[in-house]
Amino acid sequence: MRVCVIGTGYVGLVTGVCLSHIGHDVICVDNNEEKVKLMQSGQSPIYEPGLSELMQSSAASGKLTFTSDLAKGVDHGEILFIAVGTPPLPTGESDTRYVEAVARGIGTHLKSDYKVIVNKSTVPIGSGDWVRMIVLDGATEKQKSLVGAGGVSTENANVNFDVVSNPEFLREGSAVFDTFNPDRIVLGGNGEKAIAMMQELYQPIVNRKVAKDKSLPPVPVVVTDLSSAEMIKYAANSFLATKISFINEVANICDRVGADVVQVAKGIGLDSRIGNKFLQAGIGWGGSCFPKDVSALIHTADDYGYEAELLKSAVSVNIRQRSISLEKLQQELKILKGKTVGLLGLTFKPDTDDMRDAPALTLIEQLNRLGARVKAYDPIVSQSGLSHGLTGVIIETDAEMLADGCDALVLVTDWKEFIKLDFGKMANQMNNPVIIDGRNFLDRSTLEQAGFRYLGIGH
Ligand SMILES: NC(=O)c1ccc[n+]([C@@H]2O[C@H](COP(=O)([O-])OP(=O)(O)OC[C@H]3O[C@@H](n4cnc5c(N)ncnc54)[C@H](O)[C@@H]3O)[C@@H](O)[C@H]2O)c1
Ligand SMILES: O=c1ccn([C@@H]2O[C@H](COP(=O)(O)OP(=O)(O)O[C@H]3O[C@H](CO)[C@@H](O)[C@H](O)[C@H]3O)[C@@H](O)[C@H]2O)c(=O)[nH]1
Repeated sequence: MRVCVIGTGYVGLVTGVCLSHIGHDVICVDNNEEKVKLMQSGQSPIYEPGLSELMQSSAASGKLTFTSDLAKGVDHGEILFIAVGTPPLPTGESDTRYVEAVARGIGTHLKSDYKVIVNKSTVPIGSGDWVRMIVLDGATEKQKSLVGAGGVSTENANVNFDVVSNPEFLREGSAVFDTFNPDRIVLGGNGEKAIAMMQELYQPIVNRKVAKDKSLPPVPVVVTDLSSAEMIKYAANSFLATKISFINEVANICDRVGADVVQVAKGIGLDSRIGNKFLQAGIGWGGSCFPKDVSALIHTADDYGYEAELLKSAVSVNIRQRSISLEKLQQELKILKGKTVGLLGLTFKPDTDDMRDAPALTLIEQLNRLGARVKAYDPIVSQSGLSHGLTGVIIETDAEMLADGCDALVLVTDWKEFIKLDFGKMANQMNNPVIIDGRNFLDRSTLEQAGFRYLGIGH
């Protein structure tokens, strides 16, 4: 099928690349010219395992192209994905201005052939109908401008399209895998033709043609109304964030009573009603999605006069959790002014270069405020030389240089390579070999044998 994906962030680029890999003819559109040039040259603007290789092979097969020309993309696609950002506003609600600009732009370029317009971005409940209205507005404005220009219009505003909500559930760091091996596909909308086209689009994925385990039964497809599809996205992220806040709260109680949250998580996770995923206690959830999506759902509830108390608590537990490693540093080092703290990891999770709402940012700010000197080593941020606009932190190029002269280390991101570090050597280079394991990721006895005092989170 002919597809146009508008917005080439994590979601848009991964969607475009994966759809082309399963045989669709994809044009990706972005209004960032530099990004488009980079992608046209075969390079991925984001670090995501497996993406570059797939992108290059799809581009070589001629099934994947990049442009900044929206008209070209709209003309090409039978299915048009809107995959631009919906960042949080200071009020917590979602900033839908980029979605609006794209919807209006699509409207101005629509002709009479039928299109499916897909909301892939995470958008507030009710956005499906709103996007329909904006697209129609765009089409009408175009029509008026043509008539107003005095010429006889050859185009008409009798556009023919349906809007579908198709929320995305991929995780950064495993985005390609998640796209080919989804737990479910959600399609919201009431246009039968549109839903049928979306089912055809995803057919190779549904039938496990590109799955890791091809013997699995087909991927469940949830076909529902627009609002329910939009709500599924917010509810899923809010549930997962709440689950982490729950285990973090249990970890804090474990710290006080002398229990081990890792054992507790194992013990409760074996109950199939609870499940063992998203029970890793630590320094709190971050990233580009959980914080903004939970806040947006709280905001929507507020708009309707409902106080989402549980969700508000999940957020406040998380805000407190962001300070837990600082509290532990203060217990160990007492005065932080003039001390040097080294952060192992900066990104909000491993296998990504994304720093959006990363717990490391909060910690750097808090340590700076208390007069500590902060250094950091992150396998991606350090090596790519990306500073991510970071201030108040010295970026080291390896873990041993990080340890040199430190009074304590904090493991912020659970990068796999940290397990293999030479902790004995690192301990020798430190003023005071203390490590706060903010993800309960390292092996306590290995660290203690290397000479470290080891503190986990409820562990
Ligand atoms: N990042 C994730 O892991 C993830 C997962 C699921 C859902 N989502 C949702 O998907 C959406 C996109 O997220 P993201 O992280 O990929 O976004 P992003 O901010 O990384 O990228 C957005 C892209 O859209 C482009 N853009 C903005 N305005 C445009 C316009 N008018 N025309 C063309 N391109 C335009 C930007 O240049 C940028 O490349 C958000 O709603 C997000 O909540 C994200
Ligand atoms: O047991 C856990 C699991 C995760 N985290 C933290 O939670 C945050 C989010 O992690 P994760 O969900 O793996 O990353 P994202 O890439 O943000 O993915 C989430 O957000 C995406 C954007 O909406 C959704 O598509 C995904 O389904 C959803 O998992 C990170 O800071 C993790 O460190 C924990 O602290 N403990």
